[in-house]
Amino acid sequence: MSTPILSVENLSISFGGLTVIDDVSFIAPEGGRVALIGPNGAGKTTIFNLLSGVYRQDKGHIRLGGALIDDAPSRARIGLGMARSFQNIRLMPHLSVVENVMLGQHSRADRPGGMWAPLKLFGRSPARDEAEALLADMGLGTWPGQEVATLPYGIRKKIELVRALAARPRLLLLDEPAAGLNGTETAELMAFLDRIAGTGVTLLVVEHDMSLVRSLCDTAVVLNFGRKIYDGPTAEVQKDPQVLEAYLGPRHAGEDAHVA
Ligand SMILES: Nc1ncnc2c1ncn2[C@@H]1O[C@H](COP(=O)(O)OP(=O)(O)OP(=O)(O)O)[C@@H](O)[C@H]1O
Repeated sequence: MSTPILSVENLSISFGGLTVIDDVSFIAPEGGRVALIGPNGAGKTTIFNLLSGVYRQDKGHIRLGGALIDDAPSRARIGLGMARSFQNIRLMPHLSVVENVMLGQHSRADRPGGMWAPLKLFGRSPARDEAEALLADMGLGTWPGQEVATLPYGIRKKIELVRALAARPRLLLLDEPAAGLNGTETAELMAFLDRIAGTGVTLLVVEHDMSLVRSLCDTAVVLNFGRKIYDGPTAEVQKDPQVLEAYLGPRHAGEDAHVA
């Protein structure tokens, strides 16, 4: 088997004596689509914060493409191929679409125009050409010069993802990508994520909506109180007794209930 793009090995972290992540291990295979799910407070965001270097684990290791990144700062992790998109949009609203995408190129060692090239937001530059080409490739070539604040929410979500792609990630961490979207926008975003996954980028997705999880992801890792309780196909997750118990309580385990 080839080296997984992400390998999480026996990860633990405590805050003020409370163990929030407890000996969690899982992998994301190159090109895979893995969901990270669990009830509120299970530790999903904490795992993302550990992966992206916001927190340092007390125990365990994280490997990206086989390389240990335990001590790599957040910015270095982006340079090594990890990108993260947040629940709330973090674009610069008063910059244009293409300028926002150019900001995403910043952490790359092979920046268009050269590593030390200043960020040139005005006039033509290799960076601008590349950002425009990426937007066009992803079907968003219509508004490169338009101020982001003037665009609909669903489009801004997609632009944020293109900005993450500008860093040329191998692994994309997505935190509730469909939060705040209506049904139509969600369907469009799912198709967009499919397109991103089709380029070979591995997806690790925190998402509450199980129908989205099933349509987007092949496998799921389920956390409860900081421990891993399931790691397997998304098609089977809603039948797993431990998962049902985590979401619904012991009384309901064994029922064919809706995990959401
Ligand atoms: N910096 C911190 N200091 C103290 N406790 C923390 C910190 N970060 C997270 N926690 C605690 O860790 C636990 C897991 O939180 P986390 O946000 O990772 O869960 P989650 O699965 O993402 O939840 P949700 O689905 O509600 O977003 C919670 O009890 C939370 O209060």
